[in-house]
Amino acid sequence: MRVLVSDDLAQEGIDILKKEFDVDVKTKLSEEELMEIIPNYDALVVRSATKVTKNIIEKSNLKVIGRAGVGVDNIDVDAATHKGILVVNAPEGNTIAASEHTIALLMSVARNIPAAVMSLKNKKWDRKSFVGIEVRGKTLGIVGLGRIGKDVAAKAIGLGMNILAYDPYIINNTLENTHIKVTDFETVLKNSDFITFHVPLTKATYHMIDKDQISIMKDKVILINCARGGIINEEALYEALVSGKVGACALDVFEHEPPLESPLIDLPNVVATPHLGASTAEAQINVAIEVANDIIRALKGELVKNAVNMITVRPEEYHEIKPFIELAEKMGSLYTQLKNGRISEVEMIYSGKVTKFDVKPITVAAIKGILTNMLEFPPNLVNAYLLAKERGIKISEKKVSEDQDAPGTITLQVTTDKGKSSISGTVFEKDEIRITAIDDYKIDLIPRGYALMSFHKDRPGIVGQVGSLLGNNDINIAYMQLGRKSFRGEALMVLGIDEEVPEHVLNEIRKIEDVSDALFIKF
Ligand SMILES: NC(=O)C1=CN([C@@H]2O[C@H](COP(=O)(O)OP(=O)(O)OC[C@H]3O[C@@H](n4cnc5c(N)ncnc54)[C@H](O)[C@@H]3O)[C@@H](O)[C@H]2O)C=CC1
Ligand SMILES: O=C(O)CCC(=O)C(=O)O
Repeated sequence: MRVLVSDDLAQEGIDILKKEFDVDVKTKLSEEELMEIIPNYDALVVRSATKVTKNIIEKSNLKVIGRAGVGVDNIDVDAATHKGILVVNAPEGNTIAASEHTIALLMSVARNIPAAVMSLKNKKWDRKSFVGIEVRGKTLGIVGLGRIGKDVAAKAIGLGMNILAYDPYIINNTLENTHIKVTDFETVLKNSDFITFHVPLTKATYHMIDKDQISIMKDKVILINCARGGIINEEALYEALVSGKVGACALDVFEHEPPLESPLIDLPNVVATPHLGASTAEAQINVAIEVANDIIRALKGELVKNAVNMITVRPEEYHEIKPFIELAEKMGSLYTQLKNGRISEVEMIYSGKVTKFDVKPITVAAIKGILTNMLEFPPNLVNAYLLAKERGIKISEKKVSEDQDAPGTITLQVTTDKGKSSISGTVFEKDEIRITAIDDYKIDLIPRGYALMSFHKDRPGIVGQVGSLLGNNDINIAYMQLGRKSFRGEALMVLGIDEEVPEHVLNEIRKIEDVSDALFIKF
């Protein structure tokens, strides 16, 4: 397999990749150059310089894109998901580097360090122009209280600052650090002397700081952005810095990088660094190793640690949940081999010991199984959910009887324009998977290899006739299962078989009196 590294990646990561795959390092490629070579690679590794656009993704045969860092805003994740390409990042390796850089910027602005250094280097001994402010006792507003935001808070508390934070996705009482006051956005903006941003760049955070937000901030507030350009509207910021409403600001990131034409960097009250938040020797080694290991896992089909666009399984649950994932996919595949009709709804019903897990990956596996027989290009666990939603299929799941001593059971219930039907399955001891019911028929089917299913009226002779037909065509029967709704009523016969059943044999079976249908199933 071939891996392309298209940004500067620490050698430690490249060495790990080279042990397993052919690795090319080609940096500073234009979109056109990348589009030309990308079809030759199975994996692409980037930092923030390469923009992985929809055009590049559509041209590629990639299985995985790895981001050696946190932010994936330089990757068109939607396009990757659509194409079933897994995106992984390395979210932990540069937390400390980014939070230390934030504190360095905060202190630089508070004490005018960059300007004072420049002044002395220009052979001036000017002490009056660079009188700073102390941070102790001041309020630091933190927008985004994730890994970096929390670490910045801990460091700022060490400096004697008071912390106000805004993050709509965290629950206050889950914070270990009781010195952090989590509040609403407006309260943070109105009451902070310094405000620092640690949110990802998303539709919701793009220009979350604009004229209106700046207008409610304290006069001479100091802003720090070590997260992403685009979070603060640079035009509004420029005006506020010129008017003095914003006293000063420190920027590590810009909406367009490099920002060499930006008027912001020429302002005396702006400290700016060229996206150095993650640029420490330690962080670069950490993220390179973190992403390389996930690329290897992804290309070997193993469980990855840091999936951005796929529901993942907790490593400690992986071995227990794996047979349910396999069973669900087989149930989904069996459904579309047995039934037809326009699917409007899929409901997954879980009971017994499977209910202790987050069952989302199992639901996605069932959807993948269903779609596999419906689409030209087989879906995978990355894009199955999205493809189903795009087809207007409503997906839901529920947990019933949560008795952990009962075997884990899954029921797949599908609603189509022709009605409702269901398939149930169970995982027994030693991870044995079984299909236990199809609609009202109770069966005990091992979903592996091939099966022949025939629907007929329960009467003597049919089993023998089907068996003879298969025998005459040299098709060996491994086992047989019979399910019937009532004595001499509708019945289902399931035959485990060792060879494929050709269409002409199926047609002959269908012609047997009282047989309503016969289907060849591949698991
Ligand atoms: N300057 C640099 O070199 C670096 C920049 N970064 C940037 O820092 C960002 C944060 O990194 P981490 O803390 O590791 O990520 P994280 O995912 O641990 O934390 C992000 C936090 O932002 C919160 N959030 C999301 N939307 C929000 C909104 N609309 N309002 C308020 N909070 C919101 C989330 O709930 C989460 O707690 C990254 O997305 C990346 O863009 C990260 C590393 C280095
Ligand atoms: O790769 C870099 O140096 C930038 C890191 C970064 O911005 C991130 O991890 O989000």
